[in-house]
Amino acid sequence: MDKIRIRGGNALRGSIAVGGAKNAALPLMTAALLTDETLTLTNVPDLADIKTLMRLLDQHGVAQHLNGAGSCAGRQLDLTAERIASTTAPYDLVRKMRASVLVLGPLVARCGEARVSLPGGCAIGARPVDLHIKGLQAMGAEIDIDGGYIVARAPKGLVGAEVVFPKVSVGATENLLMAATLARGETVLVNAAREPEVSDLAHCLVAMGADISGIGTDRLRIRGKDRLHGARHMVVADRIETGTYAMAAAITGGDVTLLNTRLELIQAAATVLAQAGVEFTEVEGGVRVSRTGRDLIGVDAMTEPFPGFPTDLQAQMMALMCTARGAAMITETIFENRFMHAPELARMGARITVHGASALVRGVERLTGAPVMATDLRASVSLVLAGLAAAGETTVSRVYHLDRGYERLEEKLAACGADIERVRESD
Ligand SMILES: CC(=O)N[C@H]1[C@@H](OP(=O)(O)OP(=O)(O)OC[C@H]2O[C@@H](n3ccc(=O)[nH]c3=O)[C@H](O)[C@@H]2O)O[C@H](CO)[C@@H](O)[C@@H]1O
Ligand SMILES: C=C(OP(=O)(O)O)C(=O)O
Repeated sequence: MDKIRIRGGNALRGSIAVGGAKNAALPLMTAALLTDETLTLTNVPDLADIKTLMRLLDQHGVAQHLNGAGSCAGRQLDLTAERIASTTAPYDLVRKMRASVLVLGPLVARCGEARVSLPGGCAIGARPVDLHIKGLQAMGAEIDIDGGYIVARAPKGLVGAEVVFPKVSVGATENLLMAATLARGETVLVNAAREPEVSDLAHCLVAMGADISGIGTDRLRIRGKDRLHGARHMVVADRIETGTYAMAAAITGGDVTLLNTRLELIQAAATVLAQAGVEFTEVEGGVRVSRTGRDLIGVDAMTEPFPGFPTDLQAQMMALMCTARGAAMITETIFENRFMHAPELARMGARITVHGASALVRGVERLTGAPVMATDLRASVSLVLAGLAAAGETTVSRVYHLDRGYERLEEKLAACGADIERVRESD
């Protein structure tokens, strides 16, 4: 199994190309199930999660053609679901990646039935899918849980409904948004997620012929159509990758230009980071992030649905605050178990006290390298950031978590001067 080895202390300087967003590409790929014509996605990142979803879509009968594999210029994926071969999403594939549950809405909408494995909990929380299920029931689907599967039937098709979400859910918004495009009549999603990935999906659905208004707001109105058609759509830039590399520049006292991305995608995080002493400048084609000759100051951050501070940047923020002057209170409001990185950071000399949903981080002069491992994607990358700033050598194991969401992480960081490499367990 691969590990990442880092010798910390180098300030990052240079530029990093940000890829298409994993969390946009995944729902966009499932949208291909809504039409028998070809959906072409560009700027598709080369990530383990994309491969997992390609395997799932393959068994649903979606023909897929990937161009530009191995190139860093952004890949193109053609998906054609001319005929749905199977409406079952098996446990073996769904358990590998929770986003697989996003096939549920499109399959019921197009085929009137679906049998999708319940994804189960994961390292960061229980993550139920009750809101996806209740929303589809409101749209007329009959749903049973049988043998660990969500069994949904709507033989006469889905019907439009008003769905009021009791809490903001990105996945439930996306599943119901897709389902509603082929439902009879009008659907209104109230308290819908406003994440840029949801808007990206909505724009793609409009390009496929869907009638959606309120894009970017918490109230989406969808007038169902008899059929959707093919389209071409470019996946939005990955704001979590953008924020992660911004924090890599910040933690090392570096100066890095992030290309193919936009500051507005990470506005909430950038505002907090600016208070901590990090400078952001919009430049042609991207954002320049620097912290040269300035101390890092401890600042508080609380995760919230978009446009608030993203939970997917919370672990990285905690790593950053470990070497800040003063203290920082980091509060996680989205997932109940998303501080698994705290004890690993403590192994590197961080001073962190967790009280329920908040972690108090007291800055130290310098972290020290250590062997560490994490149980999820963003926790793993927070350890990489800590390693970039630590004295001595850090090895991060369970690299498969990183490969779910970061394309060529070590190459991108090494190109900016980081001493980082991927090593085999046996090396
Ligand atoms: C592939 C993808 O896009 N993943 C992102 C997506 O996950 P995902 O779509 O799974 O996250 P949700 O927004 O649905 O979850 C938010 C909260 O709602 C709860 N909930 C959700 C659905 C439901 O039916 N019932 C329920 O109680 C969850 O347990 C969680 O506490 O949004 C999260 C929140 O921004 C991000 O951290 C993930 O990276
Ligand atoms: C939690 C994440 O992803 P997923 O929802 O696929 O687990 C993430 O991208 O940080």
